[in-house]
Amino acid sequence: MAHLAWRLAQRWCPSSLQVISFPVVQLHLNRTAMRASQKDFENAMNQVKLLKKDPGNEVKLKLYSLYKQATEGPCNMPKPGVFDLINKAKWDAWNALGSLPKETARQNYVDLVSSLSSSLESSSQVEPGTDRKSTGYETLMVTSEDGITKIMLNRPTKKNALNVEMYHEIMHALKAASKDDSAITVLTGNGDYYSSGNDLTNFTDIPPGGVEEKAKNGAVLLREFVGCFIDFPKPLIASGQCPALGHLPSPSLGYSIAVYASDRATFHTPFSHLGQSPEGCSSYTFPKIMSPAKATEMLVFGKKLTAGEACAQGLVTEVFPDSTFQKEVWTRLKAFAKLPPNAMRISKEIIRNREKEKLHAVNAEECSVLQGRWLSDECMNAVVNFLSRKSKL
Ligand SMILES: CCCCC/C=C/C(=O)SCCNC(=O)CCNC(=O)[C@H](O)C(C)(C)COP(=O)(O)OP(=O)(O)OC[C@H]1O[C@@H](n2cnc3c(N)ncnc32)[C@H](O)[C@@H]1OP(=O)(O)O
Repeated sequence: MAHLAWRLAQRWCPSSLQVISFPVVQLHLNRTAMRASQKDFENAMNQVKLLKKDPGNEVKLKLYSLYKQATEGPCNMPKPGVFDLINKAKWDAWNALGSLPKETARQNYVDLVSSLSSSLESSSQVEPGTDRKSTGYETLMVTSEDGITKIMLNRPTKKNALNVEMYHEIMHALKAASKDDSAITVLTGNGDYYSSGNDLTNFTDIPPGGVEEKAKNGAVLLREFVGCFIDFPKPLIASGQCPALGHLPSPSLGYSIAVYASDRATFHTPFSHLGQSPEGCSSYTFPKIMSPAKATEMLVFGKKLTAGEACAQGLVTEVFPDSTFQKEVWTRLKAFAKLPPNAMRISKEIIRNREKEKLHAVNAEECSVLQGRWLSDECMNAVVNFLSRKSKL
């Protein structure tokens, strides 16, 4: 069924499985339909082409719907099937405008583009462009100072969801950190989410080999990604001031020397909600750390834990008040970084090495099970519901 859904989506709209793109909005321009504000409307469309930053799918849908309303009037298309994700989202957006007059839609389009141009221009000034350039990463900010390499997930507008590029960049940053001069490595997130887990749009970019190839590639990527955490030789600390969702918490919690959380943080592994199954070796490490019964609540029923609960269960090392979190954590980290690095590395090795082989085997098994899950109706429906904005966690 899931295969069918993807195939149907591909057949009906070959471009629909990519992000909604500006050209879709512009190519459908019906110039004859424009009257009074034609010049403004045309200018606005040109401005859209010049935007330097992607305004997000929600805004693109709004632009699309206003454009269609302005040029064609109320929605006159048959409703696409539920699995035709992108066309369905576009139809919903257009249809939601009801009988809005063409002139009003045209004006709203012009206003939206104008507000967009100014807000994206000003926000681009505070984007961490310099950091990105100086580190060479697009999705991370990596700094090294005082014996500490800090890897910060840096897609705050997407709640630090892990797109394919971020998976690769984290692996690269971990490999570099394992060889640099630092004594310890810290993993953290920029913005109000430590991470929202796997970027669910990863599921929409289908390669020529179809959905089976996509699932296979995903399993290979995940196995390699988790493998990097298993093999990471230095002390690794996860420092989370905000909610953490999905699988990033699993590897980082399972293999970190320490997890520091603010009292605002939460920990959530909603695998079943998404039709998926545990990964990051959590099926093995969580029952050992927490107890099988508590791990079942978290991994099977998707129970969200507060930082205090996670600490009581042994998943978190220490919880700090949100207001003093950074100060307290960094005081500790700086002190740890002054300890003899080789002693720390060897101590970590002796703690972890006994488990290494087992962890790699668990990782392989979890990825293979997940490969099957990604082809299931349950997973497909969950992704469809999120992408069509019907559900959030
Ligand atoms: C290699 C494959 C590994 C597979 C194994 C991995 C498993 C997992 O990771 S399971 C966890 C997957 N994550 C989710 O299901 C989270 C989905 N996101 C949400 O439920 C919500 O976004 C939220 C609760 C995290 C935050 O809600 P809210 O504060 O209301 O913020 P928005 O929903 O408006 O989010 C802002 C912006 O970010 C986009 N976004 C957030 N999370 C994801 C995500 N996981 N994937 C893709 N996109 C995400 C969201 O769509 C918004 O985008 P725009 O509309 O373009 O602004």
